[in-house]
Amino acid sequence: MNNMRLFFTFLKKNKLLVLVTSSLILLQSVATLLIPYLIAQLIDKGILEKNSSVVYSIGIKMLLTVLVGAVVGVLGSYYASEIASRFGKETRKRLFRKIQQLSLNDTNKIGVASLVTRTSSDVVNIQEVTLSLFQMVLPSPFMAIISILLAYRVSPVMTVIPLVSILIFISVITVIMFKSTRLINNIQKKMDKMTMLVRQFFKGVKIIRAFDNADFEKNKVDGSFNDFADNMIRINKYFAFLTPVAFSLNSLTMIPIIWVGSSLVAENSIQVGAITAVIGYSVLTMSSFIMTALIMFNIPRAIASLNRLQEVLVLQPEVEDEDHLVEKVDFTVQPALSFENVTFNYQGADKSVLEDLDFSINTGEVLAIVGGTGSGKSTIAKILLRFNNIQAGRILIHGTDISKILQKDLRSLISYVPQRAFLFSGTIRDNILDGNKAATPDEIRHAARVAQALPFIEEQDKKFNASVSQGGTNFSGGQKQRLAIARALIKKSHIYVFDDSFSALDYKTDAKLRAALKPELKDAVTLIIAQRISTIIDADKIIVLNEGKIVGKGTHSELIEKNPVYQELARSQNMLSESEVKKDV
Ligand SMILES: Nc1ncnc2c1ncn2[C@@H]1O[C@H](COP(=O)(O)OP(=O)(O)OP(=O)(O)O)[C@@H](O)[C@H]1O
Repeated sequence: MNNMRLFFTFLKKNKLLVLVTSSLILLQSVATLLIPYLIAQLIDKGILEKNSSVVYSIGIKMLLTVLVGAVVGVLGSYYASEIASRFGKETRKRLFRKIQQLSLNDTNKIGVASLVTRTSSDVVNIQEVTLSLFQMVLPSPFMAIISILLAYRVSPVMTVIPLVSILIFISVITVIMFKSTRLINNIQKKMDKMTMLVRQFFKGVKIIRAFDNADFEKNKVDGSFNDFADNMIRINKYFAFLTPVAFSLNSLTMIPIIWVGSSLVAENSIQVGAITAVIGYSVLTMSSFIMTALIMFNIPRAIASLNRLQEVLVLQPEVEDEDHLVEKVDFTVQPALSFENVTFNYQGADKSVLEDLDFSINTGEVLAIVGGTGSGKSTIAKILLRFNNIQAGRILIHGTDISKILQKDLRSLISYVPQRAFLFSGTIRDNILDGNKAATPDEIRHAARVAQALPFIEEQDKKFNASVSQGGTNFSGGQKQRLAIARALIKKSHIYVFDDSFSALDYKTDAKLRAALKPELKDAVTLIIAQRISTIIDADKIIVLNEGKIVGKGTHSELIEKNPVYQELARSQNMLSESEVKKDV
């Protein structure tokens, strides 16, 4: 029942709409139930007694009943779809807000593909069932019970016949549901796998083609399509019985009713109208059961979908704001940024990625972090932005512990250029403005100039209005990096973090960019993460990282003189002259 909480909370929140919709739909059922009763009256009191005024007045009543039934039916359906749409809208918003609070680790637990399926297809499943619940399932037991009671009033003996049919039908449904529930529960999981493989195929299409792996990958994707289709076919094989069984039972019920009914009429135990009434009520009962049975297949699927949504909504984000501890940052305090004995490991990893990091930097200084691949450089940027919580130590901005600053406020102090420059679909202007929506055209131009992006922007036909495709695939790696740098520069911050952001630039552009950045960032802290020593040669402080530990601190000349790891790095990049090598020995 816990998994239904999401749904019941929604219904409770919208109780007025739910009440109005249910009343309208039940009213429509009452109108439907009145028709067999009126037909029986018409036959017995009007036609058989040849009373035309009764025929006329019952005819009018039937017409009015049908009209009222149609009007409330349309209104009921309209409000039922309003409920379903509202559920979709509100649930998607809740999911989206929740996903935004989650760290990368949290989202990785479920997987991006699965999150996409959950926000799209799982919500649609529940919406569809919600609509059917109101339109078919809700009136069904009401119609069935009232029909049986009304039929019983007309002829208790004949009521046994539709009751037997109902029992047979319920047994068939139970067997089918029993056999297919496991398969139905698998649908969404198989859909996740399909989405994940298709996404991966399209994202990695260049690599797949370059390595001539298209057939292998295509088989994998095809396999998931086949698996999904097989599952659906097996489910449909069971459900294929349902409709023919229901319709046959419906027809078969008529035969004994007419047979038994005719004998009773012959014995004068009942009137002819009673037979039509019992037939009418049996048809109504069976049709409401058929309707319910038809959506039965969707109910376990929707419950599985509800489970999947609930799973995301109850996730406890790894990083949460501690509202009661929020502190104001005093920007006059120095150092501007310090790491005090910081240790960090990713959730689930058995080894620390960063160990006992200790360094600080003042406003106006440039701190560079170098190290081999996997040494933990990018992780430093991630924990500074609080994408993850550290396990030990403190990170301070102007003396304030970042865990005591609201995440939103913390991130407003930092301009970040990630390792993989990501652009959004739109225009060049839109992408730069993402850093600061209030920036003026002059500021946009200035940021682009400092980021060395202006020359290639000017070459575009539409200049700043040139379109950027999803992920920025119509720009080169170096161009994307420069646009991402312009986006970071236009946001006026206290700390600028460049995570390997110059790696795709040629040496000349790299040097020009660093020269242009110097005066721009003189009142801020600059953190440059790099592999290339030429990029960080002028930094005020350099930290050398090896397997998550600081193995050297100093300026370029200090490190090149005495730090073996730095020397090795410099040597591998032909940045170590013979004379310096001698000092090393
Ligand atoms: N989300 C994650 N979950 C678990 N481990 C991770 C995660 N991200 C990175 N790691 C691990 O942490 C270590 C440091 O990664 P990080 O990206 O910080 O290295 P890096 O020095 O920036 O490397 P590169 O120069 O290659 O980008 C690596 O061993 C990596 O496998």
